[in-house]
Amino acid sequence: MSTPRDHALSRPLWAPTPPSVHADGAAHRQRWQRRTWQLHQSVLLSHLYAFSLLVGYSLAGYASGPAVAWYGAWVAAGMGFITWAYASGWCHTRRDPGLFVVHQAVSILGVLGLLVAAPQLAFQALVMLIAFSADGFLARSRTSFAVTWVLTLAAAGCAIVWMGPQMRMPTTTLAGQLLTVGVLLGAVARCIGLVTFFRGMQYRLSEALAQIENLVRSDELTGIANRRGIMEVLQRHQAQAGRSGRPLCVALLDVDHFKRINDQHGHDSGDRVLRTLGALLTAHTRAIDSVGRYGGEEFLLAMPDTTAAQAREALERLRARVESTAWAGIFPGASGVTVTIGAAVCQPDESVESAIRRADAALYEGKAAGRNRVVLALPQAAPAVPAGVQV
Ligand SMILES: Nc1nc2c(ncn2[C@@H]2O[C@H](COP(=O)(O)OP(=O)(O)OP(=O)(O)O)[C@@H](O)[C@H]2O)c(=O)[nH]1
Repeated sequence: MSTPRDHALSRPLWAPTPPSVHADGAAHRQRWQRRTWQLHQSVLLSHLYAFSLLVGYSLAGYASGPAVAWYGAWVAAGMGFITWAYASGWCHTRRDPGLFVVHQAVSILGVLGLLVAAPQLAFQALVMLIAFSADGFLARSRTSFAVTWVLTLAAAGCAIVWMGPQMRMPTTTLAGQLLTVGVLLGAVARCIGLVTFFRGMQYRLSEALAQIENLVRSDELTGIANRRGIMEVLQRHQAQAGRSGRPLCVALLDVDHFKRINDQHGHDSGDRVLRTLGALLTAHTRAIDSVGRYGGEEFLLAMPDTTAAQAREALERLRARVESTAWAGIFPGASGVTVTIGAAVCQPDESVESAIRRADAALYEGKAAGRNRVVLALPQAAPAVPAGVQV
């Protein structure tokens, strides 16, 4: 079976971008395009800054006016095209390195052209060249990113071999010195700007990830842990109980005749019962206990450090609290809500799944016995000893 990655690799470089595999592809694309546009704006700003410094050099007599004008015209035309490509969304319909090649050509050829026209600014041009290589962050693929740096290093190497002997800083006048400091500061500001941009994105991404992790483990209706969330907590409690040797109790709580509540009072009333139970169980269990919605109208409680006798007492209290809740104030026409609870104390070396199975069996025993009660499962029977084996 071919994966999306295989498909991407087999497509020609200039093929249109395939539709996003994300559930909400449009939102993802919009976010991605907004970030690319912001990054492009910072690139535009740095080109504008570089050009204004060159105008300064020209006014101070370090570069000829026509050379600077040619550089300006080249960069303005290239950047104008790239800005159109981003603003119109055209670039987002193509794969790398399409537009990216244009982008790099504008910067690298522009700076190399400047070297020819104004060799006395070789040092400054080199700094600009290296600073512009940060445009590689606009690349959409690792290959394009790597190509940027290879091209930049090659261009910088050529510039050094070619212009090396003439490379000196124009320090004869204060204006020349200040402009050179401006070039260096511009390069530093560009690096700081990019790092800040990506740190900001990294922060937002990690925040979004935390939200997603939270969503994956919580139940939308009740706000408590969902099955995945409570099972993870239970696994952790069980590992801890295994190390400490302290008893861990697992309880399953099921609403009695919940279907009847839904049928007689509506699904919305059923939902209110579930929400109220989620809040009630959280409020009336210890801080070390964990509560989750195990499924439908069933809740799971993980009660660490709890013996069978303590579990029975605490769960009986919970059951009575549910029964005595003023349900009429929660959904109109309520005549009462009760729950049946089955519990099991996790045996040493017993898996949580096995303890849940025993709690479930106890729950169904409680249902069969008339509901609205707490039933504790008997300890797991020791494995039968095969005939002939001495113990
Ligand atoms: N309102 C609401 N109902 C749900 C939800 N999830 C499951 N249910 C309903 O819960 C009901 C469970 O019914 P049954 O499994 O027959 O259990 P019961 O009526 O509680 O009967 P006993 O457990 O034997 O007392 C079904 O009607 C489901 O549709 C939910 O999120 N909201």
